[in-house]
Amino acid sequence: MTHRPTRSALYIPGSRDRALDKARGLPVDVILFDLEDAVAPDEKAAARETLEEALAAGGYGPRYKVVRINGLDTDWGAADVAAVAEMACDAVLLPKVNSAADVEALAAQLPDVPIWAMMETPQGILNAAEIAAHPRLEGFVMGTNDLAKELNSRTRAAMRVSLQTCLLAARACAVIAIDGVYNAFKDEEGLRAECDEGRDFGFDGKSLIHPAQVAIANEVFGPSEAEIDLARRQIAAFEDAVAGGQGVAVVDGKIVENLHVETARATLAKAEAIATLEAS
Ligand SMILES: CC(C)(COP(=O)(O)OP(=O)(O)OC[C@H]1O[C@@H](n2cnc3c(N)ncnc32)[C@H](O)[C@@H]1OP(=O)(O)O)[C@@H](O)C(=O)NCCC(=O)NCCSC(=O)C[C@H](O)C(=O)O
Ligand SMILES: [Mg+2]
Repeated sequence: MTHRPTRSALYIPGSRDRALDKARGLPVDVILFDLEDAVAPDEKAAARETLEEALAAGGYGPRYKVVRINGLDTDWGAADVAAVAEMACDAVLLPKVNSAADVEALAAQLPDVPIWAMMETPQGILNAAEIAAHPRLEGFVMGTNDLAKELNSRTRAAMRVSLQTCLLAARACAVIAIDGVYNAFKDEEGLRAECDEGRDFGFDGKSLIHPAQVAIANEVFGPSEAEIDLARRQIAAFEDAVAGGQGVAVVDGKIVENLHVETARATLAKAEAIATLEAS
């Protein structure tokens, strides 16, 4: 399945007019409009209205517009759901999802909007497969801050099992998988290293907290020129091999079989989708 590009997913506090406006000009693939943790309790109602107005005003172009609501068990969840039903958004992001029943509870209240799940609780990680399999589920976003708190873990390495469990579940169900945030938003080197690791794991993109992080995520999660060139050469070599009655080609000293060609075609499709997005 080919989704729209999701290399960079920037959280924007729903309460911050200036940030909501700035996002209209940022080269980000996904905007995570936040009504949850980035908004103080006293500002929740005002943030909902501010966000409604910003989305109604538009100007976000082809960016994937996802609204993170407060949990359904909070004082603000019901009003958020009612508001999202009227908002011009592409998906709703439910925090602290523990089970497929949590997704179903939201699905029952919001019939037509695709649902994304924050994966950030131990119970949620253990139930990742059933959550990903919910028919309305379209994306996972890792909540590594909440997860670190819940696990009492001090390093990202300690969260590897959780990250990869969610990735397995996402891949089994063709669900988008976005890695967690990198909190030290002025540390470019650290961000790049964490993006590289997330890309190596197989994530589709990185969730971000500051505009300065967008370019690095877009670069790391988009196919490089070298990857595009290799993909083209693999496809051409394999087609030649097939025409010559062979099932295997060799490129740069490595075998190329049908499955590698599928990956190569996916790389080119992704590069094309990114080029289309960036041209619009
Ligand atoms: C981290 C920040 C508080 C820093 O804000 P600030 O000090 O204002 O940064 P700058 O002065 O460098 O800002 C420069 C300009 O960029 C705009 N800006 C800043 N952040 C954003 C943003 N996220 N989106 C759009 N625009 C942004 C500023 O308005 C400045 O613009 P201008 O004035 O026109 O020059 C701040 O970046 C911030 O609040 N970030 C978001 C924090 C957030 O969303 N947190 C919640 C999500 S993380 C999470 O919950 C993950 C998960 O649940 C888990 O458990 O892990
Ligand atoms: Mg969280």
